[in-house]
Amino acid sequence: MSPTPNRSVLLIEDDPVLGESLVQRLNLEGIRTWWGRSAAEGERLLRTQKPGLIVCDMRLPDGSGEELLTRLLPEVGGTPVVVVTAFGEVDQAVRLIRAGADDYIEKPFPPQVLLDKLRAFAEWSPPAEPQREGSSGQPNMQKLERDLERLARVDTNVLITGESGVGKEVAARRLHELGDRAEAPFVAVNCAAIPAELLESEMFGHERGAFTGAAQRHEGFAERARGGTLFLDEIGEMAAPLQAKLLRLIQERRFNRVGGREALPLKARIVAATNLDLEARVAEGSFREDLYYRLAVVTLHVPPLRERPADVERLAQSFLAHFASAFRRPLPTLSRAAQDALLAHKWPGNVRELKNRVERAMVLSDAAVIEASDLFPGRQEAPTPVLSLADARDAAERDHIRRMLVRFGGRIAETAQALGVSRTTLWERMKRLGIEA
Ligand SMILES: Nc1ncnc2c1ncn2[C@@H]1O[C@H](COP(=O)(O)OP(=O)(O)OP(=O)(O)O)[C@@H](O)[C@H]1O
Repeated sequence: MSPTPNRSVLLIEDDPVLGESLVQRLNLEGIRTWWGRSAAEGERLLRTQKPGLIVCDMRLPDGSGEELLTRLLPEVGGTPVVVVTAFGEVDQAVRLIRAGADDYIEKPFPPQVLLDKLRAFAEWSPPAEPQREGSSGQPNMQKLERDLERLARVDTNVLITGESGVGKEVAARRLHELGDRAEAPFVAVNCAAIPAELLESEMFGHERGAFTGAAQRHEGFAERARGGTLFLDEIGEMAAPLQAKLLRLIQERRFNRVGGREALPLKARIVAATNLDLEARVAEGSFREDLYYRLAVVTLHVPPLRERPADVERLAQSFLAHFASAFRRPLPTLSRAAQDALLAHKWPGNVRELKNRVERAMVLSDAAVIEASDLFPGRQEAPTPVLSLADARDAAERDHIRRMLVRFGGRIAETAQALGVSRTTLWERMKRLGIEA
Protein backbone atom coordinates (compact mmCIF):
# COMPACT_ATOMS: atom_id res chain seq x y z
CA MET A 1 0.00 0.00 0.00
CA SER A 2 1.40 3.43 -0.84
CA PRO A 3 1.75 5.80 2.14
CA THR A 4 -0.84 8.57 2.52
CA PRO A 5 0.67 11.76 1.12
CA ASN A 6 1.61 14.22 3.85
CA ARG A 7 -0.20 17.37 2.70
CA SER A 8 1.33 19.83 5.13
CA VAL A 9 3.78 22.68 4.83
CA LEU A 10 6.26 24.38 7.13
CA LEU A 11 6.62 27.97 5.97
CA ILE A 12 9.61 29.91 7.32
CA GLU A 13 8.95 33.50 6.25
CA ASP A 14 9.14 36.77 8.18
CA ASP A 15 7.19 38.97 5.74
CA PRO A 16 3.73 39.26 7.36
CA VAL A 17 1.90 40.06 4.13
CA LEU A 18 3.42 37.30 1.99
CA GLY A 19 3.24 34.84 4.91
CA GLU A 20 -0.39 35.58 5.60
CA SER A 21 -1.47 35.33 1.99
CA LEU A 22 0.38 32.00 1.59
CA VAL A 23 -1.10 30.55 4.79
CA GLN A 24 -4.58 31.72 3.76
CA ARG A 25 -4.24 30.17 0.33
CA LEU A 26 -2.76 26.88 1.55
CA ASN A 27 -5.55 26.58 4.15
CA LEU A 28 -8.07 27.24 1.41
CA GLU A 29 -6.64 24.22 -0.40
CA GLY A 30 -6.99 22.11 2.76
CA ILE A 31 -3.21 21.98 3.32
CA ARG A 32 -2.11 22.08 6.96
CA THR A 33 0.41 24.88 7.41
CA TRP A 34 2.81 25.82 10.21
CA TRP A 35 4.26 29.31 9.95
CA GLY A 36 7.58 30.16 11.54
CA ARG A 37 8.28 33.90 11.39
CA SER A 38 11.99 33.60 12.24
CA ALA A 39 14.85 31.13 11.81
CA ALA A 40 14.54 30.08 15.46
CA GLU A 41 10.80 29.50 15.25
CA GLY A 42 11.21 27.64 11.97
CA GLU A 43 13.85 25.38 13.52
CA ARG A 44 11.61 24.66 16.54
CA LEU A 45 8.64 23.80 14.30
CA LEU A 46 10.80 21.60 12.13
CA ARG A 47 11.90 19.60 15.14
CA THR A 48 8.38 19.26 16.62
CA GLN A 49 6.23 18.78 13.50
CA LYS A 50 6.51 16.47 10.54
CA PRO A 51 5.82 18.73 7.52
CA GLY A 52 5.47 17.20 4.07
CA LEU A 53 7.32 20.15 2.56
CA ILE A 54 9.51 23.01 3.80
CA VAL A 55 9.38 26.48 2.25
CA CYS A 56 12.10 28.77 3.56
CA ASP A 57 12.83 32.44 2.91
CA MET A 58 16.49 33.40 2.64
CA ARG A 59 16.36 36.63 4.62
CA LEU A 60 15.13 36.16 8.17
CA PRO A 61 15.28 38.63 11.06
CA ASP A 62 17.51 36.42 13.23
CA GLY A 63 19.83 34.96 10.61
CA SER A 64 19.95 33.76 7.07
CA GLY A 65 17.77 31.01 5.65
CA GLU A 66 20.86 29.76 3.88
CA GLU A 67 22.68 29.21 7.16
CA LEU A 68 19.59 27.55 8.68
CA LEU A 69 19.07 25.21 5.76
CA THR A 70 22.72 24.30 5.32
CA ARG A 71 22.67 23.22 8.97
CA LEU A 72 19.32 21.42 8.82
CA LEU A 73 19.32 19.86 5.34
CA PRO A 74 21.12 16.71 6.50
CA GLU A 75 18.35 16.22 9.10
CA VAL A 76 15.26 16.69 6.96
CA GLY A 77 15.57 13.32 5.27
CA GLY A 78 13.43 13.05 2.17
CA THR A 79 11.26 16.11 2.95
CA PRO A 80 11.33 18.41 -0.10
CA VAL A 81 12.70 21.90 0.50
CA VAL A 82 11.75 24.96 -1.57
CA VAL A 83 13.89 28.06 -1.17
CA VAL A 84 12.42 31.58 -1.51
CA THR A 85 14.88 34.16 -2.82
CA ALA A 86 14.64 37.89 -3.29
CA PHE A 87 14.41 39.13 -6.86
CA GLY A 88 17.81 38.86 -8.58
CA GLU A 89 19.45 36.60 -5.97
CA VAL A 90 19.22 33.34 -7.80
CA ASP A 91 22.86 32.42 -7.23
CA GLN A 92 22.06 31.82 -3.55
CA ALA A 93 19.27 29.43 -4.54
CA VAL A 94 21.62 27.62 -6.90
CA ARG A 95 24.11 27.13 -4.03
CA LEU A 96 21.34 25.66 -1.86
CA ILE A 97 20.08 23.37 -4.58
CA ARG A 98 23.63 22.03 -4.89
CA ALA A 99 23.55 21.50 -1.12
CA GLY A 100 20.31 19.47 -1.30
CA ALA A 101 17.33 21.86 -1.60
CA ASP A 102 14.82 20.72 -4.22
CA ASP A 103 13.57 23.88 -5.87
CA TYR A 104 13.45 27.67 -5.53
CA ILE A 105 10.97 30.49 -6.10
CA GLU A 106 11.93 34.07 -6.82
CA LYS A 107 9.96 36.89 -5.14
CA PRO A 108 7.46 38.29 -5.89
CA PHE A 109 5.25 35.33 -6.63
CA PRO A 110 1.53 34.71 -6.20
CA PRO A 111 0.46 31.84 -3.90
CA GLN A 112 -0.56 29.82 -6.96
CA VAL A 113 3.10 29.45 -7.94
CA LEU A 114 3.81 27.73 -4.63
CA LEU A 115 0.79 25.46 -5.07
CA ASP A 116 2.00 24.51 -8.53
CA LYS A 117 5.39 23.63 -7.08
CA LEU A 118 3.72 21.56 -4.38
CA ARG A 119 1.81 19.62 -6.98
CA ALA A 120 4.99 19.10 -8.95
CA PHE A 121 6.35 16.93 -6.15
CA ALA A 122 4.83 13.59 -7.03
CA GLU A 123 3.30 12.78 -3.68
CA TRP A 124 1.46 16.07 -3.76
CA SER A 125 -0.59 15.26 -6.81
CA PRO A 126 -4.14 16.25 -5.82
CA PRO A 127 -6.91 13.65 -5.94
CA ALA A 128 -8.30 13.40 -9.46
CA GLU A 129 -11.21 15.79 -9.87
CA PRO A 130 -14.33 14.41 -11.50
CA GLN A 131 -14.71 15.54 -15.11
CA ARG A 132 -17.65 17.85 -15.36
CA GLU A 133 -19.11 19.91 -18.14
CA GLY A 134 -18.07 23.49 -17.46
CA SER A 135 -18.88 26.47 -19.57
CA SER A 136 -17.27 24.91 -22.62
CA GLY A 137 -16.25 21.30 -22.08
CA GLN A 138 -12.59 22.27 -22.50
CA PRO A 139 -10.24 21.37 -19.67
CA ASN A 140 -8.97 24.93 -19.07
CA MET A 141 -12.47 26.44 -19.02
CA GLN A 142 -13.80 23.61 -16.86
CA LYS A 143 -11.07 24.45 -14.39
CA LEU A 144 -11.96 28.15 -14.43
CA GLU A 145 -15.63 27.35 -13.87
CA ARG A 146 -14.76 25.01 -10.99
CA ASP A 147 -12.45 27.62 -9.44
CA LEU A 148 -15.18 30.26 -9.69
CA GLU A 149 -17.70 27.99 -7.97
CA ARG A 150 -15.22 27.13 -5.22
CA LEU A 151 -14.13 30.73 -4.68
CA ALA A 152 -17.70 31.99 -4.60
CA ARG A 153 -18.03 30.16 -1.27
CA VAL A 154 -15.17 32.00 0.45
CA ASP A 155 -14.33 35.66 0.91
CA THR A 156 -10.70 35.72 -0.21
CA ASN A 157 -9.46 38.51 -2.45
CA VAL A 158 -9.04 37.31 -6.01
CA LEU A 159 -6.84 38.63 -8.81
CA ILE A 160 -8.05 37.77 -12.31
CA THR A 161 -5.40 37.87 -15.03
CA GLY A 162 -5.59 37.50 -18.80
CA GLU A 163 -5.23 39.40 -22.05
CA SER A 164 -7.52 42.29 -22.86
CA GLY A 165 -11.02 41.19 -23.87
CA VAL A 166 -10.79 37.57 -22.64
CA GLY A 167 -13.69 38.00 -20.22
CA LYS A 168 -12.10 38.95 -16.89
CA GLU A 169 -15.02 41.17 -15.94
CA VAL A 170 -17.45 38.46 -17.04
CA ALA A 171 -15.58 36.03 -14.72
CA ALA A 172 -15.72 38.55 -11.84
CA ARG A 173 -19.49 38.98 -12.31
CA ARG A 174 -19.95 35.24 -12.35
CA LEU A 175 -17.97 34.97 -9.10
CA HIS A 176 -20.31 37.56 -7.63
CA GLU A 177 -23.47 35.87 -8.87
CA LEU A 178 -22.46 32.42 -7.69
CA GLY A 179 -21.95 33.49 -4.06
CA ASP A 180 -23.95 34.81 -1.10
CA ARG A 181 -23.28 38.39 -2.20
CA ALA A 182 -25.34 38.02 -5.38
CA GLU A 183 -28.21 40.20 -4.10
CA ALA A 184 -25.84 43.06 -3.17
CA PRO A 185 -24.29 45.44 -5.77
CA PHE A 186 -21.44 44.57 -8.12
CA VAL A 187 -19.49 47.81 -8.53
CA ALA A 188 -16.91 47.88 -11.34
CA VAL A 189 -14.17 50.52 -11.24
CA ASN A 190 -11.88 51.03 -14.20
CA CYS A 191 -8.75 52.23 -12.42
CA ALA A 192 -7.14 53.27 -15.74
CA ALA A 193 -10.06 55.37 -16.98
CA ILE A 194 -10.50 57.69 -13.98
CA PRO A 195 -7.97 60.56 -13.71
CA ALA A 196 -5.58 59.98 -10.79
CA GLU A 197 -6.67 63.18 -9.01
CA LEU A 198 -10.33 62.09 -9.03
CA LEU A 199 -9.83 58.43 -8.22
CA GLU A 200 -9.53 58.91 -4.45
CA SER A 201 -12.83 60.78 -4.08
CA GLU A 202 -14.47 58.42 -6.56
CA MET A 203 -13.20 55.38 -4.69
CA PHE A 204 -13.83 56.53 -1.11
CA GLY A 205 -16.38 59.33 -1.60
CA HIS A 206 -16.16 62.80 -0.06
CA GLU A 207 -17.87 64.96 2.52
CA ARG A 208 -19.70 68.14 1.65
CA GLY A 209 -17.19 70.99 1.40
CA ALA A 210 -14.18 68.63 1.39
CA PHE A 211 -12.79 70.59 -1.58
CA THR A 212 -13.92 73.32 -3.96
CA GLY A 213 -16.90 72.03 -5.88
CA ALA A 214 -17.85 69.38 -3.32
CA ALA A 215 -21.34 70.79 -2.84
CA GLN A 216 -22.84 67.51 -1.61
CA ARG A 217 -21.68 64.50 0.33
CA HIS A 218 -20.76 61.84 -2.24
CA GLU A 219 -20.70 58.07 -1.74
CA GLY A 220 -17.65 56.41 -3.30
CA PHE A 221 -17.38 53.01 -4.97
CA ALA A 222 -16.23 51.31 -1.73
CA GLU A 223 -19.40 52.48 0.02
CA ARG A 224 -21.75 51.87 -2.91
CA ALA A 225 -20.60 48.26 -3.19
CA ARG A 226 -22.16 47.65 0.30
CA GLY A 227 -21.91 43.92 1.02
CA GLY A 228 -21.38 43.03 -2.65
CA THR A 229 -18.26 43.01 -4.81
CA LEU A 230 -15.87 45.88 -5.50
CA PHE A 231 -14.31 45.00 -8.86
CA LEU A 232 -11.06 46.89 -9.51
CA ASP A 233 -10.32 46.55 -13.21
CA GLU A 234 -6.92 47.50 -14.71
CA ILE A 235 -5.45 47.52 -11.21
CA GLY A 236 -1.91 47.63 -12.62
CA GLU A 237 -2.54 51.20 -13.80
CA MET A 238 -3.31 52.55 -10.33
CA ALA A 239 -1.10 55.48 -9.27
CA ALA A 240 1.28 54.98 -6.32
CA PRO A 241 -0.51 57.25 -3.76
CA LEU A 242 -3.77 55.44 -4.33
CA GLN A 243 -2.05 52.06 -4.08
CA ALA A 244 -1.11 53.01 -0.51
CA LYS A 245 -4.71 53.96 0.29
CA LEU A 246 -6.03 50.77 -1.25
CA LEU A 247 -3.57 48.74 0.83
CA ARG A 248 -4.96 50.39 3.97
CA LEU A 249 -8.50 49.66 2.80
CA ILE A 250 -7.67 45.97 2.36
CA GLN A 251 -5.60 45.60 5.54
CA GLU A 252 -7.92 47.44 7.90
CA ARG A 253 -11.14 46.99 5.97
CA ARG A 254 -11.88 50.63 6.80
CA PHE A 255 -11.80 53.86 4.85
CA ASN A 256 -12.54 57.56 5.25
CA ARG A 257 -14.46 59.68 2.81
CA VAL A 258 -12.23 62.54 1.60
CA GLY A 259 -12.60 65.23 4.28
CA GLY A 260 -14.38 62.78 6.59
CA ARG A 261 -13.32 61.96 10.15
CA GLU A 262 -15.39 58.84 10.64
CA ALA A 263 -13.78 55.57 9.48
CA LEU A 264 -16.37 53.52 7.60
CA PRO A 265 -16.22 49.72 7.34
CA LEU A 266 -15.58 48.03 4.01
CA LYS A 267 -18.21 45.35 3.64
CA ALA A 268 -17.59 44.34 0.03
CA ARG A 269 -15.34 41.62 -1.31
CA ILE A 270 -12.46 42.86 -3.45
CA VAL A 271 -11.81 41.29 -6.83
CA ALA A 272 -9.13 42.89 -9.03
CA ALA A 273 -8.16 42.30 -12.64
CA THR A 274 -5.22 43.13 -14.83
CA ASN A 275 -3.91 42.42 -18.30
CA LEU A 276 -0.41 43.52 -17.30
CA ASP A 277 2.36 41.39 -15.87
CA LEU A 278 1.96 42.59 -12.26
CA GLU A 279 4.93 40.56 -11.03
CA ALA A 280 7.13 42.44 -13.51
CA ARG A 281 5.62 45.74 -12.29
CA VAL A 282 6.46 44.78 -8.71
CA ALA A 283 9.99 43.83 -9.70
CA GLU A 284 10.52 47.18 -11.48
CA GLY A 285 9.03 49.07 -8.51
CA SER A 286 5.89 50.54 -10.10
CA PHE A 287 3.43 48.34 -8.17
CA ARG A 288 3.61 47.81 -4.40
CA GLU A 289 4.70 44.31 -3.45
CA ASP A 290 2.60 44.27 -0.26
CA LEU A 291 -0.51 45.29 -2.19
CA TYR A 292 0.22 42.63 -4.81
CA TYR A 293 0.33 39.88 -2.17
CA ARG A 294 -2.89 41.13 -0.62
CA LEU A 295 -4.73 41.13 -3.93
CA ALA A 296 -3.29 37.93 -5.35
CA VAL A 297 -4.19 35.55 -2.51
CA VAL A 298 -5.85 33.62 -5.31
CA THR A 299 -5.00 34.25 -8.95
CA LEU A 300 -7.37 33.13 -11.67
CA HIS A 301 -6.09 33.12 -15.22
CA VAL A 302 -8.56 33.42 -18.08
CA PRO A 303 -6.90 31.88 -21.16
CA PRO A 304 -6.83 33.74 -24.49
CA LEU A 305 -9.61 32.85 -26.94
CA ARG A 306 -7.15 31.29 -29.43
CA GLU A 307 -6.55 28.54 -26.83
CA ARG A 308 -10.29 27.84 -26.53
CA PRO A 309 -11.51 26.77 -30.00
CA ALA A 310 -14.72 25.24 -28.61
CA ASP A 311 -15.53 28.61 -27.03
CA VAL A 312 -15.07 30.32 -30.40
CA GLU A 313 -17.93 28.25 -31.82
CA ARG A 314 -20.10 28.41 -28.71
CA LEU A 315 -19.66 32.16 -28.23
CA ALA A 316 -20.16 32.91 -31.94
CA GLN A 317 -23.52 31.08 -31.77
CA SER A 318 -24.55 32.92 -28.64
CA PHE A 319 -23.60 36.33 -30.13
CA LEU A 320 -25.56 35.48 -33.32
CA ALA A 321 -28.60 34.75 -31.16
CA HIS A 322 -28.04 37.88 -29.07
CA PHE A 323 -27.82 40.26 -32.05
CA ALA A 324 -30.62 38.51 -33.96
CA SER A 325 -32.85 39.21 -30.99
CA ALA A 326 -31.52 42.78 -30.57
CA PHE A 327 -32.02 43.55 -34.31
CA ARG A 328 -35.38 41.69 -34.35
CA ARG A 329 -34.51 39.38 -37.21
CA PRO A 330 -34.37 35.62 -37.77
CA LEU A 331 -31.33 33.77 -36.43
CA PRO A 332 -28.78 33.46 -39.28
CA THR A 333 -26.41 30.51 -39.64
CA LEU A 334 -22.67 30.50 -40.31
CA SER A 335 -21.46 29.10 -43.63
CA ARG A 336 -18.91 26.31 -43.45
CA ALA A 337 -16.20 28.72 -44.68
CA ALA A 338 -17.22 31.23 -41.98
CA GLN A 339 -16.87 28.56 -39.28
CA ASP A 340 -13.44 27.60 -40.62
CA ALA A 341 -12.36 31.24 -40.74
CA LEU A 342 -13.44 31.73 -37.10
CA LEU A 343 -11.39 28.73 -36.00
CA ALA A 344 -8.34 29.76 -38.03
CA HIS A 345 -8.27 33.37 -36.71
CA LYS A 346 -5.84 34.16 -33.85
CA TRP A 347 -8.20 36.56 -31.98
CA PRO A 348 -5.77 39.22 -30.74
CA GLY A 349 -8.78 41.10 -29.30
CA ASN A 350 -10.21 37.91 -27.78
CA VAL A 351 -13.95 37.63 -26.99
CA ARG A 352 -14.49 41.37 -27.42
CA GLU A 353 -13.22 41.08 -31.02
CA LEU A 354 -15.45 38.05 -31.71
CA LYS A 355 -18.50 39.90 -30.41
CA ASN A 356 -17.66 42.96 -32.52
CA ARG A 357 -17.07 40.88 -35.65
CA VAL A 358 -20.39 39.06 -35.28
CA GLU A 359 -22.22 42.33 -34.66
CA ARG A 360 -20.59 44.02 -37.66
CA ALA A 361 -21.33 41.02 -39.91
CA MET A 362 -24.99 41.19 -38.94
CA VAL A 363 -25.13 44.92 -39.55
CA LEU A 364 -23.49 44.56 -42.97
CA SER A 365 -25.50 41.56 -44.16
CA ASP A 366 -29.12 40.63 -43.59
CA ALA A 367 -28.75 37.31 -45.45
CA ALA A 368 -29.79 34.08 -43.74
CA VAL A 369 -26.21 32.78 -43.99
CA ILE A 370 -23.20 34.69 -42.66
CA GLU A 371 -20.14 34.27 -44.89
CA ALA A 372 -16.45 34.44 -43.98
CA SER A 373 -16.20 37.73 -45.91
CA ASP A 374 -18.90 39.26 -43.65
CA LEU A 375 -16.82 38.42 -40.59
CA PHE A 376 -13.45 39.30 -42.09
CA PRO A 377 -14.14 41.94 -44.76
CA GLY A 378 -11.21 42.84 -46.98
CA ARG A 379 -9.39 39.59 -46.34
CA GLN A 380 -7.94 38.01 -49.48
CA GLU A 381 -9.08 34.47 -50.23
CA ALA A 382 -5.97 32.27 -50.13
CA PRO A 383 -5.16 30.90 -53.60
CA THR A 384 -6.05 27.19 -53.90
CA PRO A 385 -2.85 25.21 -53.36
CA VAL A 386 -1.84 22.59 -55.93
CA LEU A 387 -2.33 19.22 -54.19
CA SER A 388 -2.57 15.58 -55.24
CA LEU A 389 -5.92 13.94 -54.66
CA ALA A 390 -4.43 11.91 -51.78
CA ASP A 391 -3.02 15.03 -50.07
CA ALA A 392 -6.29 16.93 -50.57
CA ARG A 393 -8.17 14.02 -48.98
CA ASP A 394 -5.76 13.99 -46.02
CA ALA A 395 -6.13 17.77 -45.59
CA ALA A 396 -9.94 17.55 -45.57
CA GLU A 397 -9.86 14.59 -43.19
CA ARG A 398 -7.43 16.41 -40.87
CA ASP A 399 -9.66 19.51 -40.79
CA HIS A 400 -12.77 17.50 -40.13
CA ILE A 401 -11.26 15.42 -37.32
CA ARG A 402 -9.90 18.58 -35.68
CA ARG A 403 -13.31 20.25 -35.87
CA MET A 404 -15.05 17.23 -34.38
CA LEU A 405 -12.47 16.99 -31.60
CA VAL A 406 -13.18 20.62 -30.78
CA ARG A 407 -16.93 20.02 -30.87
CA PHE A 408 -16.60 17.11 -28.39
CA GLY A 409 -14.16 18.89 -26.09
CA GLY A 410 -11.27 16.60 -27.09
CA ARG A 411 -13.07 13.46 -25.88
CA ILE A 412 -11.87 10.63 -28.12
CA ALA A 413 -14.69 8.15 -27.45
CA GLU A 414 -17.47 10.61 -28.39
CA THR A 415 -15.53 11.96 -31.38
CA ALA A 416 -14.91 8.43 -32.70
CA GLN A 417 -18.60 7.58 -32.29
CA ALA A 418 -19.68 10.70 -34.18
CA LEU A 419 -17.22 9.91 -36.97
CA GLY A 420 -18.45 6.32 -37.16
CA VAL A 421 -15.06 4.71 -36.49
CA SER A 422 -13.54 2.84 -33.55
CA ARG A 423 -11.37 4.64 -31.02
CA THR A 424 -8.31 2.73 -32.23
CA THR A 425 -8.97 3.75 -35.84
CA LEU A 426 -9.34 7.38 -34.74
CA TRP A 427 -6.09 7.27 -32.76
CA GLU A 428 -4.26 5.72 -35.73
CA ARG A 429 -5.71 8.27 -38.16
CA MET A 430 -4.79 11.16 -35.84
CA LYS A 431 -1.26 9.84 -35.53
CA ARG A 432 -0.88 9.48 -39.29
CA LEU A 433 -2.28 12.96 -39.96
CA GLY A 434 -0.21 14.60 -37.23
CA ILE A 435 -3.15 15.66 -35.05
CA GLU A 436 -2.42 16.07 -31.36
CA ALA A 437 -4.96 14.74 -28.87
N1 LIG B 1 -18.03 34.07 -21.60
C1 LIG B 1 -18.56 35.13 -22.22
N2 LIG B 1 -19.84 35.13 -22.64
C2 LIG B 1 -20.38 36.19 -23.27
N3 LIG B 1 -19.71 37.33 -23.51
C3 LIG B 1 -18.44 37.40 -23.11
C4 LIG B 1 -17.79 36.31 -22.44
N4 LIG B 1 -16.52 36.67 -22.17
C5 LIG B 1 -16.38 37.92 -22.61
N5 LIG B 1 -17.52 38.38 -23.18
C6 LIG B 1 -17.76 39.69 -23.81
O1 LIG B 1 -16.52 40.15 -24.35
C7 LIG B 1 -16.29 41.52 -24.02
C8 LIG B 1 -15.03 41.63 -23.18
O2 LIG B 1 -15.24 40.99 -21.92
P1 LIG B 1 -14.66 41.58 -20.55
O3 LIG B 1 -14.91 43.05 -20.47
O4 LIG B 1 -15.13 40.73 -19.43
O5 LIG B 1 -13.12 41.33 -20.83
P2 LIG B 1 -11.87 41.81 -19.98
O6 LIG B 1 -10.90 40.68 -19.99
O7 LIG B 1 -12.33 42.31 -18.65
O8 LIG B 1 -11.32 42.99 -20.87
P3 LIG B 1 -10.33 44.22 -20.49
O9 LIG B 1 -9.01 43.61 -20.07
O10 LIG B 1 -10.20 44.97 -21.76
O11 LIG B 1 -11.01 44.95 -19.37
C9 LIG B 1 -17.55 41.98 -23.29
O12 LIG B 1 -18.39 42.59 -24.24
C10 LIG B 1 -18.17 40.71 -22.76
O13 LIG B 1 -19.55 40.83 -22.68
